[in-house]
Amino acid sequence: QENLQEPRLVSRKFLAKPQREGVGALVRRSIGRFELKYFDPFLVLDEFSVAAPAGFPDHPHRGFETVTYMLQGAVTHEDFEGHKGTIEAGDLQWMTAGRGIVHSEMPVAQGIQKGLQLWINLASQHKMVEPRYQEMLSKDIVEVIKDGIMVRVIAGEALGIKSPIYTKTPTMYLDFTLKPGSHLQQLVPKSWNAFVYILEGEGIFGNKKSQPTTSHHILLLGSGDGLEAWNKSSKVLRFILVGGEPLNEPVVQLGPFVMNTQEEIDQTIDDFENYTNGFEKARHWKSDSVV
Ligand SMILES: Nc1ccc(F)c(C(=O)c2c[nH]c3ncc(Cl)cc23)c1F
Ligand SMILES: [Fe+3]
Repeated sequence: QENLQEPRLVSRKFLAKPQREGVGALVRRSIGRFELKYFDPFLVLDEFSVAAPAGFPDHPHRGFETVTYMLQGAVTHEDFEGHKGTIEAGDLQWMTAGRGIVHSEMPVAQGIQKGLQLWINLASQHKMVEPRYQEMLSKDIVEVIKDGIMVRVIAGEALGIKSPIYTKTPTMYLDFTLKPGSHLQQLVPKSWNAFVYILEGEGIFGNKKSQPTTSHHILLLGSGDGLEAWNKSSKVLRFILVGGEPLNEPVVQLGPFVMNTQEEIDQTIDDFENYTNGFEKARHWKSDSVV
């Protein structure tokens, strides 16, 4: 446990409400909604829930990374290179789309599949890198338990444990579960933008006199050296703490294409329509999910 010199206070707070996305899927979008279009380097945070036959059929990405973290059920992803895999509850997929990916992300079993998808922007010099995946099975994600706090270290470092995930844009992604009565102090690099997204229960963040916050809320954290949180309720509190180094670059976004200038977006549309500069394999590819 750290002793924070200057705990970050909550600067903004939003309730993420369900909206339609994909084909028949629902997402609670916290970052990426009109009041919070961009929280540098984060473009989107979706808490998704989807049941077959709904899902996210064939779609492209260019210029950023997606981090899919399954909370319940499973999603099968399949891309135009022939990569195919299933992300089960507790598993994680870190996809660097770079110059271009076309893939589908569809629920596997019956029933509601839930998870989080975070979109992390890439610096201009990395936007056209070759696509790559880093997948972590639930059993490989390091969990640390201390003083009533359990943390799953997805990216970055907590309680002395470092994740093996290599993030192009320096990022921390920690999944905390606090037992009733526990108190957390977690360092966050001072220059990074950081937020909390609550998944379960209610917690007090930043100022210990503030009102508890409940699930589906995002809390943007102001300046300081870390996060302080308390669970003063009788139930378990679960939330993610995500931080990233701001890129401080212009963002021009058209849905799943995120570049730095309008010309680069025009070029991206041209590449996607003419199957060039990384979209070559999209010409003859359709996922199995396309009926
Ligand atoms: N229409 C559209 C356009 C572009 C997209 F990238 C997507 C898309 O794939 C998703 C957007 N939120 C998500 N949450 C979780 C998962 Cl598994 C997928 C998505 C999509 F649906
Ligand atoms: Fe996708």
